[in-house]
Amino acid sequence: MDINKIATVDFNDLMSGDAQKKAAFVKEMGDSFSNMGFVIVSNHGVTEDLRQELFRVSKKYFELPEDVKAKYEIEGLGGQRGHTGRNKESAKGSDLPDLKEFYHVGQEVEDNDPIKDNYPDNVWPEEVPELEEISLKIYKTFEQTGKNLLRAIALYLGLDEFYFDDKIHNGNSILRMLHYYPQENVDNIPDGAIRAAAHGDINLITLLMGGSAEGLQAQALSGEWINVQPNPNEIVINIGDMLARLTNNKLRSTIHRVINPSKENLKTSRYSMPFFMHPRAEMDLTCLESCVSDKNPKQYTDMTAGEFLTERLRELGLLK
Ligand SMILES: O=C(O)CCC(=O)C(=O)O
Ligand SMILES: [Fe+2]
Repeated sequence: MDINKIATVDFNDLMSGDAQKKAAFVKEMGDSFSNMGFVIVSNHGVTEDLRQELFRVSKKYFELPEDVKAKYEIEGLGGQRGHTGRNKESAKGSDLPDLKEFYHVGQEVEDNDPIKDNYPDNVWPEEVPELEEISLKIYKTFEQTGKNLLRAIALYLGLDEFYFDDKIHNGNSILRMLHYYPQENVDNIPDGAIRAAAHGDINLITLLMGGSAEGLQAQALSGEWINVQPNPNEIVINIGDMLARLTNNKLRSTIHRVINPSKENLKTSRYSMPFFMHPRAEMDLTCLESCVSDKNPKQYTDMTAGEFLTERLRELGLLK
């Protein structure tokens, strides 16, 4: 097995009902998460039509004038809903802003779960009314795909298959529509600033719907930067810091980044769509006993997902 390689797995193998195919999926996915922290998934449930629709509305939204988008940047939400403008987010430990802007869609609770009161309302742009229906459709699809992937992860960890189910029910997940905006004058870019500086994701797992251009790289155990290049009909899954904590780094939350293209291509946009799968705030992230041993002593303090998220949003400069 090449530990610097990101495996591609077929989601149909997990869902087929064939025990052997399912076991092979679990093993291949889990090993790739242990080594690279990433896996590429085909047949993930989002249709090609829906994917194209989402990119179309995302483009329509980001082409709105800056002062219109600024209406959807709402003070006090820590960037958790609606618009976050250019130069706002920098990676943990970096003081250079990323060359991006984004729009966040959060959980819409549909049952009587009182957790509803803990979540801010979504913000919808009146100029692009179709964004609501399309982004919520993708949100629900990714939530379902993510739930099934977490069942496979639970099996890989030797847990009950449904270990994560109640922890992610009405979880605090976020769909991010990302726009790496064109740089008309590359001389204006602060020295060293890139589209997305090296970072780990905060959440349990991230489901990423393809960038419209190359640029995503993940850092292998060897330190080498590996290009992450899914086909347009595949999604990229990576482990976030919450799952690394829970598993005491058995599953890797791999540092990744989006590098700048050539000077000429910097004049064009890049679009991508990560779905950050979060649990409910009360989920306990204490390292699993099965992941702690004399050889691999416990590496994290005990925290809930909510406490950890607050800490990280402060470090990112999104919460004051
Ligand atoms: O745009 C991409 O391809 C990756 C984005 C990313 O890593 C993030 O937003 O956390
Ligand atoms: Fe990321």
